[in-house]
Amino acid sequence: MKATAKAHTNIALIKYWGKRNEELILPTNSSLSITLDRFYTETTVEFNEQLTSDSFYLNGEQASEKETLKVTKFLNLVRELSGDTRHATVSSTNHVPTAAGFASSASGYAALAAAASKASGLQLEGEELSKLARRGSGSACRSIYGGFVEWQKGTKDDGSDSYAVPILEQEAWDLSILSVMIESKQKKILSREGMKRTVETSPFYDGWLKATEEELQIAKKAIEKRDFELLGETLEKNAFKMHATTLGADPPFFYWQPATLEIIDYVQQLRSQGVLAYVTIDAGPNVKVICEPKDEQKVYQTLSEIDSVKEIFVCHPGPGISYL
Ligand SMILES: O=C(O)C[C@@](O)(CF)CCOP(=O)(O)OP(=O)(O)O
Repeated sequence: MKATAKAHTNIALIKYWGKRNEELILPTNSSLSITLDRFYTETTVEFNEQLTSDSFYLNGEQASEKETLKVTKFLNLVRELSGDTRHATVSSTNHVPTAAGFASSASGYAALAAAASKASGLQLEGEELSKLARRGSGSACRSIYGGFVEWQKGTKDDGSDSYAVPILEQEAWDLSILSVMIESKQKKILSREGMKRTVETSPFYDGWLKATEEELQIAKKAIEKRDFELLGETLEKNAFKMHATTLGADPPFFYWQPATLEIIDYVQQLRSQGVLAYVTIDAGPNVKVICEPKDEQKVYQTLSEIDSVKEIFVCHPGPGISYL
């Protein structure tokens, strides 16, 4: 059986930052994201009894052994669930500037989960599909849905209640998310390693957990009321607190570069001029600036003036999983 699925990337407004279970990828806190329209992954999975092992092609090239192993580990979960023991050929095309280190793991694993589930005859959807995607990468569980999405952390040890739920579909509230890419040569500490070290060693981590639960509730209220100023203030505070935890880790680390701070400064200047723009930052130096569509042009132009800004991708809320 063969199936192709398309999944879009998502940007966390309330961050997932820490696991309570590494193997099952269970988070310490709930998170909230917005799925983007512009960046997505298309993945085809074909199970075939002639194959003696899985093969994985990424953007038309045979992937490395390391990447292929990750896909096999994930397909083993699908084989366990479906009872289908056949190997598969997987081919993924990322319409995400991965070179820029955009978290294509979210759209990648969401598309893989959907295509593999369909090709193996499991036909998972909703919570069950979200839980399968979560086993590939935590943030992937949110890309099953479009628009605003909450990943409920759950409390059960087996993860049966840790999955994403849709909060508001993409057509209901249009926002502009400007993904600002800067030059970056710094060796990236992957989010998986970064959050592990933080959970294990940062004295600021408990403060994070307390604050993020509160900020999640405020963000959900803001979305319900379409209160952009409250949402913006909350998401920016949340991102800064997440990054503050890494400074307390042992050894300390941080993702920001001088250009990151420069962008933050420009955005604060915009706010002092009455333009509602806010920043969020993930496990890297790139900044996402969020504003209302009416201010998009002004924000875009302002950010374009910054020398260290390499490129700006303008995104809007996007759709959940689809099958081609
Ligand atoms: O997306 C967010 O909520 C915030 C972050 O992007 C970091 F800022 C974390 C993403 O972590 P992910 O790559 O999903 O980790 P995995 O479960 O170890 O694969």
